[in-house]
Amino acid sequence: MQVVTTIAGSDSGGGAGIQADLKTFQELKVFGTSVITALTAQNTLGVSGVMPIEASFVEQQLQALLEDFSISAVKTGMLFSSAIIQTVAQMTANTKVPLIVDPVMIAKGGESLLRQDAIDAIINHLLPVATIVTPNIPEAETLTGKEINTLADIKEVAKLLLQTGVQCVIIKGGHLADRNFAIDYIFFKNGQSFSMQTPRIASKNTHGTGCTFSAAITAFLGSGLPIKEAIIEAKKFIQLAITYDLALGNGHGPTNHFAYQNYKETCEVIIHES
Ligand SMILES: Nc1ncnc2c1ncn2[C@@H]1O[C@H](COP(=O)(O)OP(=O)(O)O)[C@@H](O)[C@H]1O
Ligand SMILES: Cc1ncc(COP(=O)(O)O)c(N)n1
Repeated sequence: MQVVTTIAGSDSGGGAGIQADLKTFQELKVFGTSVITALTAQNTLGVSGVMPIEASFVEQQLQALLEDFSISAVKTGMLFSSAIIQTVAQMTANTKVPLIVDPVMIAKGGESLLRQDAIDAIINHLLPVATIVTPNIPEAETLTGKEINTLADIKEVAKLLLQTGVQCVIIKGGHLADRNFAIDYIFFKNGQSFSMQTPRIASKNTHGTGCTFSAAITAFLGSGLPIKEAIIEAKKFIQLAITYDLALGNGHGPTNHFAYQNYKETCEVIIHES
């Protein structure tokens, strides 16, 4: 049994954060462990409170896992503070385990999940030791200070992010203007790149999509899939999770983590190599 770890915030509403990650790991048949960086009081309507955990206790949680398990992949989500980011970067750098960084900044409702001073820490400490980073368009803009309007902008921003040392950049196009497709752009350090396209689903139930997508990449990589296959299978996982939503809550509801196992043969992802 492969063991994987999520380092993220708790979402009491169960659709994002640690809860989304562990559900994804379970569905993809890897053993999930977790390091909690913050508690959020949250539901499908928004975040009503955030209680960060001390960086030293984040360290203690991760240390406990590293001392006992052979971990095959690690992901990060909400990290909240520069102190937590630096702790996680130092500790994961020594492990040589694939590290997937979802640079979570704000919740769908607009509440901040990352302190402003922590952006520099992501660039200077975390990305140099990361395998994959998965920003959406606003996150990629914040990390690089560049505005993104066109595909040329996406390529330029990916190049800047690759300069930090991260091996693969996935820029998620969910926030782009295209009404028909959800297209993600993937760039590797060796110059290779490709895009993945699926039909855009008109749904308000997209709470935790970024968490779930990056958790699925982590599970597939941790299970031994090559990086490109892991990314494509994760795109199927999130596409099906949005398609077969559960209609829970009164706001932006969670996605359906059960859908992939039932419908994976039915999901087509269009790949364009470049
Ligand atoms: N409405 C949607 N329909 C289909 N796929 C979506 C939709 N929204 C997001 N996705 C996909 O879900 C994954 C996670 O996206 P997310 O982090 O929410 O990014 P974004 O903020 O760009 O939507 C990406 O693969 C993205 O393309
Ligand atoms: C604890 C926690 N982590 C992450 C998110 C981001 O969620 P989304 O993937 O919808 O942007 C969240 N709302 N709460």
